[in-house]
Amino acid sequence: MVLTRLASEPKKFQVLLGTFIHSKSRAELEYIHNAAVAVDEGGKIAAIARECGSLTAARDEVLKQTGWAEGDVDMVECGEGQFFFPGFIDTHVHASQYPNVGIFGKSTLLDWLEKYTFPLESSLSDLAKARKVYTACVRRTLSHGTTTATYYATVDVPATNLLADLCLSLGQRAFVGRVCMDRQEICPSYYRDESTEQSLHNAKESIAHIKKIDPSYDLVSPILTPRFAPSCTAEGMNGLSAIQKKENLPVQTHISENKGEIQLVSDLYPGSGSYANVYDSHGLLTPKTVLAHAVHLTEDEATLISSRQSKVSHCPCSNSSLTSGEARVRWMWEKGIEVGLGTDMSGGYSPSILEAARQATLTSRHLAMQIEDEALREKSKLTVEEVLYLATRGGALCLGLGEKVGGFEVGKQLDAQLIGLGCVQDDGLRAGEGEDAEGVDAGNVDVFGWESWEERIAKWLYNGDDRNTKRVWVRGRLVHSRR
Ligand SMILES: Nc1nc2[nH]cnc2c(=O)[nH]1
Ligand SMILES: [Zn+2]
Repeated sequence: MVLTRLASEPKKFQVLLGTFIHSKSRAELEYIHNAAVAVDEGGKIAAIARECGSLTAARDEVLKQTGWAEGDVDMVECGEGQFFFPGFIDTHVHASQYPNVGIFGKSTLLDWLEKYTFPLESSLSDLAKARKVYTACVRRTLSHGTTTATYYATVDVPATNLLADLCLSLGQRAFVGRVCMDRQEICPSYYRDESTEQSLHNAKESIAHIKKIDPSYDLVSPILTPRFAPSCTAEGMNGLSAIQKKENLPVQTHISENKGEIQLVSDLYPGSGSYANVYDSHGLLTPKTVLAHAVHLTEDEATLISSRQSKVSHCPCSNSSLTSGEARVRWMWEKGIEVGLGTDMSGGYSPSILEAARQATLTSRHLAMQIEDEALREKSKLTVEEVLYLATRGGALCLGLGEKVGGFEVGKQLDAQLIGLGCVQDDGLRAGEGEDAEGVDAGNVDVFGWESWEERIAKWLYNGDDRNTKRVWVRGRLVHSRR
């Protein structure tokens, strides 16, 4: 296997050589072989040479297109069983809950919040603890190929700001949200905003910090984060809406995750008509709003969300773990709603978007089993191609990053991962076994050589993990390497 190591002093330009796979559409992956992707000093894709017959020819072609001298370029060549894939996009993840992954017992949403979640989040006002948790979380998600994460932090401003600092220094593209919880009678006395005024003030403080560290929000952006309707007052949500309009910021919240939660919203907002209406009547259903879960939406709510061009983060791992239900991705697509994937750690037990994609296929199959008509049942199942679209381009569109990331196109930023699968030789051992650790360390994915590329991708989706994620780049910067 040939894999040129990046020099410790990176050169001005990079050229990635090998096979590139990305979503062409929801239904189709594109496989580009013998290709070269040229990345400029700003991390942008400057040129692409496709299907050149050999990697040497691809390299020569892309150097010709860019006019770059070979000596100014770091070459990264993928070896046998390897390919480049766009970085994953996690459209809903609670960095503050990372220590609790896997710890949920038999709880459901509302008791889980009380028992496991609020105590942990509250404890992160200890900045040393927050640093430890957030550093581990960002490093872990990067190691799973997550190049963009949409984070909930906590109500605490300094700890939220610290998460933003860490994303910037560790190189992860991120939306970082200070959690707003100003409804006194619902939120625990030990973990809430002191008042609505304080809540809005703190939201602005966090925005100001992020503006200071990344003025154009090139890598890290604030995101307004009313936790969910029950934890917020009407004035709080109206205030956030005013900030949203003034600053043109994204918004994230939860919607219709659990039946008890929906009943609580209806009790707290009598006459609102629906959960989605509560957000809409407080100005929070915008084209820049990402709604997590959306498990139990009604037809009218889906129509409303679609008409506002708000987006949905599908969190299948969480929805199964907390027994919330099964969100209907294809139904939302048919309504015209853009959908991405969320790990929703630690409602979901895994930091991996590959796992979320896998769980999305299984959730769709559980929904399919409830359909009598055979043709409709088959049609309703999500395919490998569709869930990998959700994990990349779908997520990018949800976050307003469709022009920037999600695939390999000239002008986009290089947010990518190098994936390596195990290549089984005639003796049944993997290529490189015994001499090259990287050849062996391909986790559960064994490729025998006769599989089509479509089959290799299916094997990666269903059996892959972070052992297959060899390298990760954000904006052209190498941010993770398994070496
Ligand atoms: N899954 C999930 N749902 C929520 N609803 C309100 N807060 C949360 C949370 O932290 N996780
Ligand atoms: Zn959540």
